[in-house]
Amino acid sequence: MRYGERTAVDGLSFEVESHTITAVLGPNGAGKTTTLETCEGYRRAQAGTVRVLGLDPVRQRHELIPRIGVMLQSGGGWSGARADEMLRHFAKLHANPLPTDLLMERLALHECGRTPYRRLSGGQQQRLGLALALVGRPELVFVDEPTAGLDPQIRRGVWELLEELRADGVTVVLTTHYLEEAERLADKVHILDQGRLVASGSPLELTRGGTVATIRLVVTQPFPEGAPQALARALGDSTELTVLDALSLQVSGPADGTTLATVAAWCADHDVLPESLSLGQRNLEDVFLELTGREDFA
Ligand SMILES: Nc1ncnc2c1ncn2[C@@H]1O[C@H](COP(=O)(O)OP(=O)(O)OP(=O)(O)O)[C@@H](O)[C@H]1O
Repeated sequence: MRYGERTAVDGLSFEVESHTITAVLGPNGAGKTTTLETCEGYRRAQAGTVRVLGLDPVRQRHELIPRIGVMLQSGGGWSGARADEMLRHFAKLHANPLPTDLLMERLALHECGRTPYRRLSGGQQQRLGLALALVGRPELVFVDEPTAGLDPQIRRGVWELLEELRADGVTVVLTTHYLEEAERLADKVHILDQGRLVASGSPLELTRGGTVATIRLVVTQPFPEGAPQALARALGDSTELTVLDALSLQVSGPADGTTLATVAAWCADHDVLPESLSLGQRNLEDVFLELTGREDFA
């Protein structure tokens, strides 16, 4: 997919299994929305082949539309229409819609049902967008950043809803910048960078593979001046040191004895008394940053 001279999606190839949740991840501008919009039939792929439920999303759009749900990244509402009106209207466009009251309740929208779209908060617009995508009982739902800007409690409610949909046999394709969301929900993750696929696998497959681990050190007294910098020099370029606060730091790098020995020797040299030293496996965020570069992550 190109926009003028800019290539937004380049040779990307992946399949989504039915009844699973797939997360498409990537830094800003990686091509996630373009990919989803191409699958949804909003954009025509300039090269390659796209099939969704076996259908061409542009040429067979009329057959595909009743079978999929789409939640756009933002917008899509009529500014003067009330939330409950919009949902009821969308429900009437479908043969066998979900009960709208139930959806309003599940997405904590019942309190703002009579509020016009333009007066809904960002989080309420977000949840209404999800309700509109789900009301037609889609077989496959595309959700672009479903929990962006939602508070933690409501985010968990949305996670539970997406898990229930999967249990009911719905296929979910989502994009997110919350890596713990992908780690918790997704059966399969595809990581894009600059329009290309850089990794695919289950969260477990992606986090298990590498040799990178994280050492967290908590100390009893604030670090002596210059001590963290001295540790960073001693560890060298293959590790990354982050000072978390006055009493704790984190080292990401090769999970080997040399790294641990360097940290221990540094403690002895600088009279640093550890309160705890823990070694953890990397999580999806570590993998994502390794693959796409820390400075790009937003
Ligand atoms: N309508 C457009 N016209 C021109 N360029 C566009 C258009 N839409 C997207 N792009 C460009 O294509 C690239 C991919 O954008 P896309 O929105 O697909 O990325 P994304 O991964 O969804 O980003 P984000 O995480 O910020 O939502 C970016 O460089 C973007 O600037």
